[in-house]
Amino acid sequence: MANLGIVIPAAGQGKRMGAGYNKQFLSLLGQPILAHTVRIFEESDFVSEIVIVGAEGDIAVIEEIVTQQRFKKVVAICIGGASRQDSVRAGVRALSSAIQRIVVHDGARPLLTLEVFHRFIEETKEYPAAVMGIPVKDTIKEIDSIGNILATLPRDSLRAVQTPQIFDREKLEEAHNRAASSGYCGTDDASLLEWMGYPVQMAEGMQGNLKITTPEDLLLAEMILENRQRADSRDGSSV
Ligand SMILES: Nc1ccn([C@@H]2O[C@H](COP(=O)(O)OP(=O)(O)OP(=O)(O)O)[C@@H](O)[C@H]2O)c(=O)n1
Ligand SMILES: C[C@](O)(CO)[C@H](O)COP(=O)(O)O
Repeated sequence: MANLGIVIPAAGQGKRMGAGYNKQFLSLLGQPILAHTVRIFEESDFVSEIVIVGAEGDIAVIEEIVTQQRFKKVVAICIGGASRQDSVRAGVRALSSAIQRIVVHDGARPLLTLEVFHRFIEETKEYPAAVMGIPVKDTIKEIDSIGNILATLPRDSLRAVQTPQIFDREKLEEAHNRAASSGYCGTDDASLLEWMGYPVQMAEGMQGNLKITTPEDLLLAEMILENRQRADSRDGSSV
């Protein structure tokens, strides 16, 4: 499968990171987090276009990163919206009409490997929509607004969902447009298709595919990358 279009939402404020600027410009082993993320797709033979979505005030910095890193597949850097959902919708519109299959991947998830990405697109190629997720490790409880526990959810049927998420373009655009006109908000793109009643397939996620959200995540990401680089130089394998 070739000709994938990638939308990378990177227009958040990074409030939980508390850096005072977009966390995706923070250094992860000497390179901006966003550069690590874009490189995964730049290096994939299945990808033909990448769109990065940034906050208005961050566009110049993102352009600089793209130029410095010599990324060739970035066809647009567009301005995002108030929510992640608005940002992804803007990014999808910036892909050329040649793109009929779209992958959405958070700018803040730089640790996905090419190997896992390729396994994901191979495993999900027959599905109009699919996400990756991992089994949850903790017991998950549902609570009410004052902290009373309402239910302990059956863990075997729960997954912590990650990106990448992959979609037929037509379905993704339809779901985003409908959600925008109805005021429906989801925390990921798949939930918009679920809301419309479309099936979404779950595929196996990756333990190390962190979303860098807090300073602790950044430390952990550095450790994982260092460990991966050590393993690569020893025997060519990755964490
Ligand atoms: N309006 C928004 C909000 C988020 N994102 C992107 O969506 C991804 C997941 O969001 P998250 O990790 O929560 O990032 P922030 O919104 O920046 O973090 P916070 O909630 O702590 O401010 C990130 O790559 C973020 O840049 C986006 O493109 N547009
Ligand atoms: C899309 C996502 O990464 C899946 O886990 C997540 O829902 C993004 O949530 P955020 O609050 O925008 O970080």
